[in-house]
Amino acid sequence: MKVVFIINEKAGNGAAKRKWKNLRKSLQIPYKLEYTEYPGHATEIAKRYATIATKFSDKHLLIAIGGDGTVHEVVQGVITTGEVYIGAISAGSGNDFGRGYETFTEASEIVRFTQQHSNAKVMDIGVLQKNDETLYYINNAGIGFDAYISKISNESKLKRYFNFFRLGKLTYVFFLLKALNRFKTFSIKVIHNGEEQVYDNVWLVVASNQPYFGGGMKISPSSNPSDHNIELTIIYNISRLKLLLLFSTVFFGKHTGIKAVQQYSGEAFEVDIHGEVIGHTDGEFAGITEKNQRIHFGVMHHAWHLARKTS
Ligand SMILES: Nc1ncnc2c1ncn2[C@@H]1O[C@H](COP(=O)(O)OP(=O)(O)OP(=O)(O)O)[C@@H](O)[C@H]1O
Repeated sequence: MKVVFIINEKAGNGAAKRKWKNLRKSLQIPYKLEYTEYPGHATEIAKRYATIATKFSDKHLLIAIGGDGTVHEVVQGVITTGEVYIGAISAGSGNDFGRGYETFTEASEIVRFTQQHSNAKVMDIGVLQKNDETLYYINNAGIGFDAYISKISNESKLKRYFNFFRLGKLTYVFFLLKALNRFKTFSIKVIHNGEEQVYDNVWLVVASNQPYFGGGMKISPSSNPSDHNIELTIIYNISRLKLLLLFSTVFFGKHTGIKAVQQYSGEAFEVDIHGEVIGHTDGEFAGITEKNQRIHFGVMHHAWHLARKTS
């Protein structure tokens, strides 16, 4: 099995660089090294190796060292490629992937996987379709307040300072407070199993493939990235103050019984968004909806293979 490390040195304000430096000291197997140079590069790198793996029926293990954005990009490059396993070493600011999926921490775990990879797991990937565009998410895709928070956080230099002081987990909370006064709620219609339901004063609608978002908030406690379902969470009709209190309960997954929170589970949802609202997939900007836009949230089964520690 060929091993390739894909490193985003910018992730976690240098955390990826530090982790790689430590890891390579005890790595006694041949490997290739690729550094990402710009957004989207990790997908190109992963695609290149996926093509080689398929053409020569040659198994590859691609290990992403970075945050959620880096793993998101690597997985995009290998969807439905049977010969490729994806592993990750969490080194970002939020690291929700590392909470919802098994990741590697030690070189010995990676070496063991290359010797015996029966522990690999087939994973689903979330699908978001609007107009002719299809986007994929490993963690979640959201429209509304969480996308707005991700956007202002990704654009701000302050994110780097939080990471520098090892306060990456607080980034989301800080920008959540900043976004609270500025964000305008919107209306949606959810169509699921032939039934329609309208929600007004919506803060966010998020489709989850795994439980965590926003750097450790357990927004969708029952989500499982290999159960062939996604969960839709809608937060609506709630004052700013109560929303703030609600978010503090989300860290512990205790928000699900609250009246302002609606959750669905299923394979597919159509959501009509009324308003020009910002969206994200795995915390990366995914466009702004048109005034009346239908979004399809779904799930693709058997989309990629997760490399895990061998027990
Ligand atoms: N050399 C580079 N320069 C600038 N941006 C890069 C480079 N390489 C990758 N990127 C981009 O950096 C973005 C952020 O990376 P990533 O999400 O892995 O780290 P993070 O933001 O620190 O962590 P998290 O998403 O877990 O909060 C990715 O979306 C990726 O496209």
